[in-house]
Amino acid sequence: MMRRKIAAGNWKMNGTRASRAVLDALKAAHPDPGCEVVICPPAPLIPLLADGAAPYAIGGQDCHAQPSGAHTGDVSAETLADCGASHVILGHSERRADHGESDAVVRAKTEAAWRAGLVAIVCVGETESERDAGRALDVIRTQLDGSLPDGMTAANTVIAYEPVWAIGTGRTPTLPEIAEVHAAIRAHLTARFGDPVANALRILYGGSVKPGNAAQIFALADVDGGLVGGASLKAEDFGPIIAAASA
Ligand SMILES: O=C[C@H](O)COP(=O)(O)O
Repeated sequence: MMRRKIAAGNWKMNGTRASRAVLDALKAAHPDPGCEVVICPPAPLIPLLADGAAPYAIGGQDCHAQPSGAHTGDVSAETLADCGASHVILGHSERRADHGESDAVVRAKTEAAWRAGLVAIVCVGETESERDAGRALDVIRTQLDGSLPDGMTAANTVIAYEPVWAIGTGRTPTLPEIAEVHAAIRAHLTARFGDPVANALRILYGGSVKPGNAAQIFALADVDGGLVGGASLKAEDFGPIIAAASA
């Protein structure tokens, strides 16, 4: 199965209107990338980035489960879509930790993303203590079971495996460790959603992806690109990662 890779950049709480220059520089260097590129800026910047972004896609970093209502400070999937987003990151470990998001909350948000026509990028991953205890795969399977609604397809959802201890630390699992988790995720989802869905589903790796390690990580059999934090903030770092995903 040939799956088109994705280079997704999660800007987290970084960037200003001047950051449009990052997108423009990437597009100038890689106008027709051989992968999907998704840039996820802070929500207020979405309209600015979405204008003329194609073939690059723009995504949110979170959404509320409800389409509208009295939820001060939250943003609905419908509003993200209206502002030009086509994707939304859900269940990032920083949301799970900082905002107490449970698997059930992530599941409701995933339904909301689909309702608004957005592709959900659903994040899972173990903490360091969970890995040390030999529980990484159990934790990830539980997150997948709880976070993914019935009706998932390879078109409406992308999975991102992000070991919490690798995020922003410069540390990554070994290549065999990454391969093991990605294969386990695909096998687990095959059991619930069937072969055609699981085989076509893109599973991204995230956690200290850099220009120097992207190519070898993306070459692993079940790795279909990356969800990149720090290295997505500069065109000179994210450009080579786009190139690695395009190879
Ligand atoms: O969503 C992206 C990840 O949390 C990875 O962040 P990082 O590339 O800065 O380690």
